[in-house]
Amino acid sequence: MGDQELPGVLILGVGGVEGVLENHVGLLKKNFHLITMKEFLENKKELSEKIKSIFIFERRPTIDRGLLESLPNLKVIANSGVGVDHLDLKLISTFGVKVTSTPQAVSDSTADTGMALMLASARRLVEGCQIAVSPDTERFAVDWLGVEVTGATLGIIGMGRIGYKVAKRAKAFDMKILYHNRKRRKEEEEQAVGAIYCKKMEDLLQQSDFVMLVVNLTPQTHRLIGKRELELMKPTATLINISRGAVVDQDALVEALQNKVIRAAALDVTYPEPLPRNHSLLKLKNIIITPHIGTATVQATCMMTEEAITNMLAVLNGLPIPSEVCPK
Ligand SMILES: O=C(O)[C@H](O)CO
Repeated sequence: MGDQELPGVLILGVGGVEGVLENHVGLLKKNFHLITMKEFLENKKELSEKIKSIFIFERRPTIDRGLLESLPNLKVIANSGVGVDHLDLKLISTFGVKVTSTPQAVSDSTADTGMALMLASARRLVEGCQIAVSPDTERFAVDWLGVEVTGATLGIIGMGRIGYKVAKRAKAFDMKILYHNRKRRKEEEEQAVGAIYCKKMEDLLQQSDFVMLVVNLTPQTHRLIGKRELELMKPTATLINISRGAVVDQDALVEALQNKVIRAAALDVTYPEPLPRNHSLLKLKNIIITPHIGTATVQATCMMTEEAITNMLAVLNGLPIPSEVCPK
């Protein structure tokens, strides 16, 4: 089949197809005729009917009514990654378009990121690096203590696929694991990682040395952690966020970190991303911020592309869809 006969996929991300890693382009090209947004906008008349799917491979592009109306044969929007808070699922479903995500591909790398942030914050690795290379050698390993992860209590808020993988890893650190989730896990799943269910999030917040946020961003989890929740945490506790920035009230977090209501925070996600350069969070010492790199590994990005391709082909061929996101 010639390239032009393959189903058209509109590629959305920074830099068009050039921004997609080389091996991903290869994988996509085997199955699809790739069309960038630039090409589409330059040649809407010819291309709009050809586009059957949209592949979102990075960042969070807006898919609005105008775009949906201009693609009469669109069947599927395949998102790389598991968070779909950037998509208006209800609007998309009114066009009869399916949305898919890549939960299999992202969970290990995101769980690893959570562990990395917890360890880095506990042992003050970023400050340590700065001191090790500083011209002020007087500061080398002086008066400078972190806290231990081993044996500490970890509270996981959101015990889906990623939260559970975090628990598995934390077990190897002999951590006491508490979790809060809408739905309690099966007893055998709890036992396998030694996790204890906290029906009330407040109980988890009061008892944990490290609180890790692993929830999806939904209206229910928007600003889930605010002033009240931060004040419930131990003054020695650390907040780690690997979900979405808007799950935390950032003004309340700034205040809590300034006033030592909690020890520290480690965030892979903020609101907005990136933070404006004059944002108060960037001025604090007891914080680590990484640029939303939860899934940024060679392996995870390859797997995301593969998973997205499988999803797109399933929709286009009328097969069961491995990772469909339900509109509600
Ligand atoms: O949603 C996800 O899986 C990650 O945040 C990557 O966007």
